[in-house]
Amino acid sequence: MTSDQEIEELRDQLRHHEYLYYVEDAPELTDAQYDALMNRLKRLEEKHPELVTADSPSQRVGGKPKDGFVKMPHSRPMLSLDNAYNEEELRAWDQRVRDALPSTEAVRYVCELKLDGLSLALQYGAGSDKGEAAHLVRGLTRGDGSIGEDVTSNVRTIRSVPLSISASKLKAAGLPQSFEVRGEVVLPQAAFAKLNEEREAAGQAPAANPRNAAAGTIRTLEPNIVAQRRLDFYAYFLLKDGEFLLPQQSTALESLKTSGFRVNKYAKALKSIDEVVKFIADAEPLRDTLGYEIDGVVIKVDATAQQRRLGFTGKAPRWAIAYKFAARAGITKLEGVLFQVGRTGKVTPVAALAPVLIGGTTVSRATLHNADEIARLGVRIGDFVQVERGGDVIPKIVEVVEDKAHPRGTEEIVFPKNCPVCASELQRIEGEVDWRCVNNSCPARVREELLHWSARGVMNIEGLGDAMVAQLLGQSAELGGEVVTEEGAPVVVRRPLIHTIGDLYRLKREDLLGLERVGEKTADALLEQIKRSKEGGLARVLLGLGIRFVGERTAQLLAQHFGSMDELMLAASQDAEKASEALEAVNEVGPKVAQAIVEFFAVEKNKDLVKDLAGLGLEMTAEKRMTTSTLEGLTFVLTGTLPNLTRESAKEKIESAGGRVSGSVSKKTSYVVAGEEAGSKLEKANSLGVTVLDEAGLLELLG
Ligand SMILES: NC(=O)c1ccc[n+]([C@@H]2O[C@H](COP(=O)([O-])OP(=O)(O)OC[C@H]3O[C@@H](n4cnc5c(N)ncnc54)[C@H](O)[C@@H]3O)[C@@H](O)[C@H]2O)c1
Ligand SMILES: [Zn+2]
Repeated sequence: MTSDQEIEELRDQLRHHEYLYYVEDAPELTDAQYDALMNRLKRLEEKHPELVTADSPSQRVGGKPKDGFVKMPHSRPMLSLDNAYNEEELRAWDQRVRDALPSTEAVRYVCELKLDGLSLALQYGAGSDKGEAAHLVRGLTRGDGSIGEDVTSNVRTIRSVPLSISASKLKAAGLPQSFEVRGEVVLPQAAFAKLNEEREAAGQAPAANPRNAAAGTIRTLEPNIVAQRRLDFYAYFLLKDGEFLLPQQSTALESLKTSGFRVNKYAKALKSIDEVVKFIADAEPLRDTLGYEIDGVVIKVDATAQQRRLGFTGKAPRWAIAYKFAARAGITKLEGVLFQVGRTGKVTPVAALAPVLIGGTTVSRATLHNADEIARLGVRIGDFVQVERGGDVIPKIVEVVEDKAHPRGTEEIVFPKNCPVCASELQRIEGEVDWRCVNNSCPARVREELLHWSARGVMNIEGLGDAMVAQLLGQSAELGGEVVTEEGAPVVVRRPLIHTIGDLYRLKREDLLGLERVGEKTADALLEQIKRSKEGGLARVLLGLGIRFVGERTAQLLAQHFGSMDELMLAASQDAEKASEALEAVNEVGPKVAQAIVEFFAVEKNKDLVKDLAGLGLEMTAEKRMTTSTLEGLTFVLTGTLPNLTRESAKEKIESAGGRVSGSVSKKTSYVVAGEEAGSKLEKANSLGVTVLDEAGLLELLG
């Protein structure tokens, strides 16, 4: 192949993977694999500068605005960053910077963690209230760097994005009323793990990493979904009319902090490249402690005047560089595959690996996700595999390695036809990738149900973790979280103390004292915790039952709507049409969730469990709340002209209180706010029995 053929081929490949990454939010390559292709292209282009074209992926930011969003130009291009992969490259960059500036000038650098999310541009300006405060007017994604997608309504749901900044704060921060903030939106690892749990429970493929999940979230067309995901925003650039507002990056960060933005606390201004090298060395071990992903350190020239003189290359500033941490990956041997059964019965293949040290942690397990993933990788037992680990995300197998030192394995991985624990036949629901054990009494499922029930954020039963649950189920405490033999079956060592969640509430002190490593103190503390959990209330019980698609927020909305388990069960056990109507009257509950609830309560065993729990004295009521102090979960439609508020400011008030404004009236609309000359929307509201408010009513609701 000639160089120009190879260059063209690399460009095609890169474009394809950029599309998957930036537009679909579903990459097929790891970043390291992508970077390797890009670096190969850059090296070839350096050798053949005559072949460089403006549309080469090396020359332009890879995104592309997605359909469905309004596209808006940026005040100044949102660029990518050049990378350094080692100290030598970093020092070479420092040299280039200093060479380009007069030798009499000192250069200060600001080091910031390279947050692994996606960048947003937030524009602030005067609001319709004619006051002096600054209001969030628009939020744009990077898009292709010149044109972004308008995701304002989604951005409004991010709690760390101030919707308005008071005049006094602006003054303290030295900010004008209109300005622009750029920063990174990230999905914290805990929120990512939860999202993937929900996706898996819903039979969807898990998101590849928090960055892609964040990108997918900020570009969904439903703000209430975004609101549930707990995205975070860290500010790092401050602009006005397309220029940096302050003379230094370090003062810009200070000013952002003062005005109420979240600024990453690790940012630091440094006097020399040696100090930068030290900063990077200190930053890398932080990775496991932050709770969000970082993939390196961004180093920026502090002085705006120097930045201006350094300027830009095609797609990146010369005054900044991203030092990329090495991918946390390693090669090891796949020794076997375990099949684990989850709470919903989903069977997950787990790779048993020859232990390997990756980024300071010994890794001996990696997820293989599902049968399709095994097929995609084409992996066999005995193969050497590339394993990657990020944050506290479960390690995953990236690819099979094959060369002289790493010969292929021979043993085919056979996905079981029967549950490895209870032997009942596995089933695959049409359109889903996962195989499931549908036996409701499967011991593996009961174990997961108990763990879910006791988990933090559910019933919060401290002391009821892996090892204790295993013991209560008659398995050895030693095996803790890995209660499986090589065949995947739990090791039963004694008669189980419990078989259902209800049995937890029947446990006696003597029972517990008979277990391994359980003294009086432990036993009493656990019993106290179990007793206390009875008071958790309806929402927690609903969440604890593990109904498909019913996460924390949906459980809360259901509890508030129905007020008691009896009411909810009554609604769910009517004939199909009435049941789904009654359930879908709850905000954010659609046909899929409604059906899952109906199905759950149609199972005798589940009804028995609820009855049992009620008999045991668990609190199963909630305060019915149709009006809340915040408007979270409520949908509004605005129509007609209000006496004082403009349409826009009414919308802003509702949204900043957590409510949602929609354009059309349906039976799910919570309130229609009507002013002078309201037309068909008001009629529709009246015919559907939707509550109609006037401006005063709205203001009262807003408190
Ligand atoms: N896996 C794939 O198929 C695939 C495809 C395309 C791109 N990628 C990955 O995407 C990246 C390249 O894309 P890129 O152009 O977004 O570059 P980049 O992510 O390497 O660097 C630029 C970005 O860094 C971010 N950033 C984080 N913290 C920052 C801070 N403190 N200050 C300034 N910026 C900060 C901003 O979002 C900015 O846009 C590479 O890591 C590449 O591996 C992967
Ligand atoms: Zn089973």
